Amino acid sequence: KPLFPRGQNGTCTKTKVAVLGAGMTGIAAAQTLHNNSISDFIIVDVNDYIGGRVKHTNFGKDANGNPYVVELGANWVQGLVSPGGPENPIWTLAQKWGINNTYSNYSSILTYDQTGFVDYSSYFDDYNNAYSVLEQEAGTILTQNYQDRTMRTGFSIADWKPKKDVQKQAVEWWNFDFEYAYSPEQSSQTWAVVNYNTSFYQYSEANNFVWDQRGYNYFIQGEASTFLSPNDTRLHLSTNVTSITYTNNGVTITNDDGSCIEADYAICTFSLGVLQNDIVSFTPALPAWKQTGIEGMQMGTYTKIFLQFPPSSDGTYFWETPTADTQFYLYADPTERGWYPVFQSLTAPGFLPDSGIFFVTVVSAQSYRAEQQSDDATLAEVMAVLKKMFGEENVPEPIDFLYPRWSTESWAYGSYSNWPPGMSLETHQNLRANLGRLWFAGEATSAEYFGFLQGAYFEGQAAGNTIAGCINGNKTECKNEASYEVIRGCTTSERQLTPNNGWFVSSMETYGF
Ligand SMILES: Cc1cc2nc3c(=O)[nH]c(=O)nc-3n(C[C@H](O)[C@H](O)[C@H](O)COP(=O)(O)OP(=O)(O)OC[C@H]3O[C@@H](n4cnc5c(N)ncnc54)[C@H](O)[C@@H]3O)c2cc1C
Repeated sequence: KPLFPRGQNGTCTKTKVAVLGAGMTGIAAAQTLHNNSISDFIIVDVNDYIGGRVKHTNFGKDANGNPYVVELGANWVQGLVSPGGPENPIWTLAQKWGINNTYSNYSSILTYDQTGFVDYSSYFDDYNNAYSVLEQEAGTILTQNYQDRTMRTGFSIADWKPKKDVQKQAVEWWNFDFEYAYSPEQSSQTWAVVNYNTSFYQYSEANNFVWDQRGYNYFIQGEASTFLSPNDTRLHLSTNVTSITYTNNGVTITNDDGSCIEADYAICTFSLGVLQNDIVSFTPALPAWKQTGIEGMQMGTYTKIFLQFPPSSDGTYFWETPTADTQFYLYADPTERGWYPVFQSLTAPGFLPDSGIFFVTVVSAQSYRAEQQSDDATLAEVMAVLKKMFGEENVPEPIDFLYPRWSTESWAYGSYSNWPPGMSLETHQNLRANLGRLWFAGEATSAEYFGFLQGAYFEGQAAGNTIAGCINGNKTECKNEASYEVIRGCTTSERQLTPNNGWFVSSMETYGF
């Protein structure tokens, strides 16, 4: 049942600000407007709940037959607070709303391959040693304006070369792909490190896992309830935006039920995946510079696959031998990197001990595969891996099985964004930049916290503040975002297309065609 039912409006409704999307960004933006004494806004979302990619579902059942609640989307508070220093606003809000969460102990991990338990945990140190070289170099690249490169290049230079060793690959996946939803080949060295540092060095290195049975989005709904009344007519849920017309004077939004909104300003918080898949039509068509920003950033997919198992006769679960305390189980597949690599126990102390819930995460190509195939096909693959890890005879049939399809979800088209190698800050800024009275905000528009809830939160606030400034006549706040018509590719002062640099035949000329 929606927290706030949708208002009835068959005709164009007029408002000062249309906030498109009721996820973290949209709610942060609307709250900022409210805090700046602007109450004339409308929030629109295709879903029937507040929270967007902070989404939960019922799964399995407890001893009384009641379902558990598991998070399909965001699950952790990532980076908490540094002593006497800045605090992650998501951590502040999670505490404010009493969100149940437990420290994820990333050292509580056992390592496996196709023969079962094999201790290759010494590779964790090797990875970390290489990473500390790589992160220093990322700082040099950024501050000296050197050319960006892939994480893979950075790792190889730091002498981390896992290509011939599947166990090392599993360790790398656990440390890298599990966070960025992309491989080191597909990620920028500079910006992966920026992204890590701004959350985990600025706040803290802790990731706290949310297992609140009200759902993680309880805190977003809570924040919404501080400025929206129950049944608030400014909240239009279950409303699918199909087109946006923008000018320097206003924005018109049309929905698939024929209703429309005429707004002085609008903030589009739709995911990067939605923008990339042409779900919404823009009039006039998006300029080329805007498209470079939208298509330049990349949208990752991260899929959690949930299983609930029955306990053994002694009341324990098969992964709890020798101890129920372990939180993570890493699997190195002999042939496929990232093949059902990280299992997570929700029966570990501090989570949902009696739940029997064990889940595995895949990303990127393995996500697309799993999300395209049937539940049965995926279940068979997961079960085959579990039997290799824990022994054929020890793994019973699960009682329940479920996973979302983020890559094909029409209101998200992916999970969260990642910075590809070589993309400049200016290209990214083109994703952020406004078009006339239409602003863009979301986790993906955050140069520092892309992928994280804090990115969504800060970007929502920023757009809200700018627009509030315009409405309230505050000239310092009210400004257009920078955008770049041309993005230069050369890191030297002039392009050196000469034989000195191995450039012998012009690729711009055709001979005999
Ligand atoms: C699987 C997964 C795991 C994650 N893990 C974490 C984590 O552990 N920690 C963390 O900090 N972050 C995590 N994230 C990222 C986090 O969820 C996002 O950064 C954040 O929720 C994005 O908020 P947003 O408001 O920018 O976008 P969204 O939440 O996507 O909000 C945009 C809203 O727009 C709506 N919308 C889209 N298209 C239309 C349309 N045409 N008409 C009307 N409405 C539309 C959508 O329904 C949605 O509600 C994860 C995300 C996923 C998917």
